[in-house]
Amino acid sequence: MNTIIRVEKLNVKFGGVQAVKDLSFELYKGELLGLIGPNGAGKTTALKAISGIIKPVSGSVILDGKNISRFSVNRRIREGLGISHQIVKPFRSLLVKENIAIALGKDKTKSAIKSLFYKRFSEEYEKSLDYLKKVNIEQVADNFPSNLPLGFLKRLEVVRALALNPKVLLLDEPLAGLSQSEASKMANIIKRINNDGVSIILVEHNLSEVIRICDRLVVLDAGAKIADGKPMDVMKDKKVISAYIGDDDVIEA
Ligand SMILES: Nc1ncnc2c1ncn2[C@@H]1O[C@H](COP(=O)(O)OP(=O)(O)OP(=O)(O)O)[C@@H](O)[C@H]1O
Repeated sequence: MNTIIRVEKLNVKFGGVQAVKDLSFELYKGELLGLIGPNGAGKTTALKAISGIIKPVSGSVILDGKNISRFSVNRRIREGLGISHQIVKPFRSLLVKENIAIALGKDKTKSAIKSLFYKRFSEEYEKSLDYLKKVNIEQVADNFPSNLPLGFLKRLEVVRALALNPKVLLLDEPLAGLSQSEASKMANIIKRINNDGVSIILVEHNLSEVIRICDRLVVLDAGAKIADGKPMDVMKDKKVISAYIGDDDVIEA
């Protein structure tokens, strides 16, 4: 299997707290990988270190054979990372379709905002509808994000990252805050994006959906990797069970 991202011995500290400890794992091309673990396990920190938002103490991130560890967030995006945040961050003064058009037209001008007024941008507006259809929100293309419910904003956040045509999509809790029925629809959308050929690292708490859609899981506890494998095998692992429910509650078979 071809590796698209290799994380090597990543260490992140916040003062005295070691949030990520010697973390190494791979994402294979075309794979949907779930990065899971209990609260405070270091999932978001690991994702932020991969995307360059947080500077690790040590370790490397190799994207498609290139060491991007010293690159800025913007450079990593240009190299092929698409980043979707847990807290949605659309441009609130722009229409939904304009939010996508900016991402689609990123190579046309140096400034993302200026690119909106670029003469040839009508092409991107049209294309933005195709992208909105991928996450089933084309009906709100002409709305402002502030008028939309969270479920739509979560989809917009994902498709904004997808519009950058990334080699790898990093998704931080795209199901958080959604009802189970909305979460399930969102999980189906993520699976469909992956089936279209996009490699994905998914940080998510909703275990039933993660187990349903992911090809493989990497489990963190207290910053360190404690399991890596197929979802059903990983969820039977004693270390994983104990990380989620505590040692005292694990009953020996
Ligand atoms: N900016 C920060 N400053 C100090 N400590 C932080 C910071 N961000 C995270 N931490 C600490 O690092 C550890 C890992 O946090 P992180 O948010 O990465 O975990 P997580 O697995 O994503 O948790 P959750 O599932 O609750 O979002 C925690 O102990 C957290 O308190």
